[in-house]
Amino acid sequence: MPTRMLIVFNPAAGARRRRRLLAALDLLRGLGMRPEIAETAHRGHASALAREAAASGMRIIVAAGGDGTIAEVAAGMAGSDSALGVLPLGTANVLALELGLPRAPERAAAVLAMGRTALLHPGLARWPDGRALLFVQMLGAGFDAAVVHHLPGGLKRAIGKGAYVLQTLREMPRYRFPPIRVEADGEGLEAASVIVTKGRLYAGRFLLAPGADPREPGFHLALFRDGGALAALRYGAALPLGLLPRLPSVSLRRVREVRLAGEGVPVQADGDAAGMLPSFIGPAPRPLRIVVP
Ligand SMILES: Nc1ncnc2c1ncn2[C@@H]1O[C@H](COP(=O)(O)OP(=O)(O)OP(=O)(O)O)[C@@H](O)[C@H]1O
Repeated sequence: MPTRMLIVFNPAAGARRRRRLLAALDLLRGLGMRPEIAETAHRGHASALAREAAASGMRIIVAAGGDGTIAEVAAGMAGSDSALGVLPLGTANVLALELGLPRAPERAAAVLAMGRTALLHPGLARWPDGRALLFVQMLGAGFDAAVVHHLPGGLKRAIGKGAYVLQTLREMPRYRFPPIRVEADGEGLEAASVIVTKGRLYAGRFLLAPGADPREPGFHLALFRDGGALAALRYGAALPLGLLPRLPSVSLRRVREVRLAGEGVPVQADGDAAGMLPSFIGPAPRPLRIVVP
């Protein structure tokens, strides 16, 4: 009997991705799979769709979108025996790059049909009001989160990754860089901006944390010591050159859990706005299986 698979498609991820989705569907059928499709109608919907599918025993639940969609699907299927698949149709698709998951529909379909899996160890951010949010790639507090919070959705759909560059330039003169108090595995630190990452890469193919791997438990914590527009410009210029981890004002360490606090500091998780500090970041209760090449 052909393997059933639910594809949770976020039509708001990336731009003009429906054609790639349809191509992948045809290819999956050709490979003997039985893909069903469910389209998200709003933020958070992917979690509900994945939860339902996992409860009905769906073998593979595929996130067709970007990192935000993957995180929502992963949150919905948490604790189940379903495996997470990915059709990278988002803007940055950092987790897909991290794991070598192909973007081309024929190769992505072949990977899903093979069904080889690895363990993925997501992170979980918690807020004092009881809110919790699972993330698969990274969480940022400070400047990069301010960029994400103020990014016009229309701009991202129109010009993709360039929208982040434009919004970064807009944000530089106006973000106030309030200090962030960091408690990393119990050690007290301070920074102007923070990224807690599962993976090596950031904002696409750019190197942030050599040695990090989302298939391993724990996080890499990147602390950006300097605030202000000039420092943000320096960090922004070093990123595409692969030099960010080597800057003297950037420190990197492995951590198991992180507590972040600060007045008026925004948070982003997997590239989507995720409220404000304070927040506590630790491992999700269970790893999940993700389909990999
Ligand atoms: N129907 C919808 N309309 C508007 N937003 C949606 C809809 N369905 C899902 N979303 C939201 O779209 C947001 C962006 O999705 P996602 O992160 O997958 O794409 P992306 O930002 O283009 O990719 P990446 O994160 O890889 O850059 C998520 O926060 C998700 O909750």
